[in-house]
Amino acid sequence: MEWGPLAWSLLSRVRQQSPLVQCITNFVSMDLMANVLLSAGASPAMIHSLEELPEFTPNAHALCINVGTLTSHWLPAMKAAASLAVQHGKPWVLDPACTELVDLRPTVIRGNGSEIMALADATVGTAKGVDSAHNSMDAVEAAKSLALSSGAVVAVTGAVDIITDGHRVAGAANGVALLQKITATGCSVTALIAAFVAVDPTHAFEATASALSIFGVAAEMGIEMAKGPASLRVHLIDSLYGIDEASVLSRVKITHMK
Ligand SMILES: Nc1ncnc2c1ncn2[C@@H]1O[C@H](COP(=O)(O)OP(=O)(O)O)[C@@H](O)[C@H]1O
Ligand SMILES: Cc1ncsc1CCOP(=O)(O)O
Ligand SMILES: [Mg+2]
Repeated sequence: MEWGPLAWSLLSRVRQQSPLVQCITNFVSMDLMANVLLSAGASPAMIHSLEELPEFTPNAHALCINVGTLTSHWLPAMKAAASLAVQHGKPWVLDPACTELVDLRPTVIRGNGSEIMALADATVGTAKGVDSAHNSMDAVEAAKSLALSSGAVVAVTGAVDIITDGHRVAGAANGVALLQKITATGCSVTALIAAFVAVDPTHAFEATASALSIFGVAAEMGIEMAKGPASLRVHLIDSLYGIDEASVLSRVKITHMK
């Protein structure tokens, strides 16, 4: 498969169609998540009130649920929105923490190595706050078994992002280590996956790999102008907004691992 042209065509569709992506996320990540979606051409809406969901969620093109700081009074809204998305045939993407939501048939689950291993019930070492104590490669088998048990495409982020549907495994090697020093980059790339899946819901594996790779390419372009995490955050958004076909074709590094 030619990943570069595929990733470019999906980004172009996001830019043309501007999918409405509903996000239910923590306060830390709302700002970066909305800005990443806008700069990619999607239309973000941070909507979590239970009253608004019946009208809003059926009209969104995708839903992104992030359980970074799980507050019990938000869980009913997360569950209701996920159920509405499934009922109305809308793809939804989960940034994990709780198995209850995995049962609600997400299209994609994205987490770091530790999160995916915990979800897959594999042996987990010491947790490190919201950051990963595990390399993404440690989580390949856990990701495959989670994909098979949940029916979702599972993505594990890290130096190499792993994407699997339980049968196929791809690795996306774009990105820069300094992304880990900006809070909410993981949450934001999850929302970008939702935008890509919104424009091609029947190819969630390809859309997920493309979104992860494009986000990494934007970071690689951004770091050429950045002095540290704060300016990388700015240049990441600018690069995602301005990225062109030649950059995508020359920089996308996705390989099939199995
Ligand atoms: N060592 C690394 N080198 C390059 N990119 C990385 C590295 N670690 C994480 N990333 C990228 O940073 C983004 C956030 O991933 P990650 O830090 O794993 O998520 P989280 O914030 O949920 O722990 C992803 O796009 C991922 O590809
Ligand atoms: C700092 C922090 N604390 C709770 S959620 C959160 C944001 C984490 O975002 P990411 O995992 O994408 O860096
Ligand atoms: Mg992080």
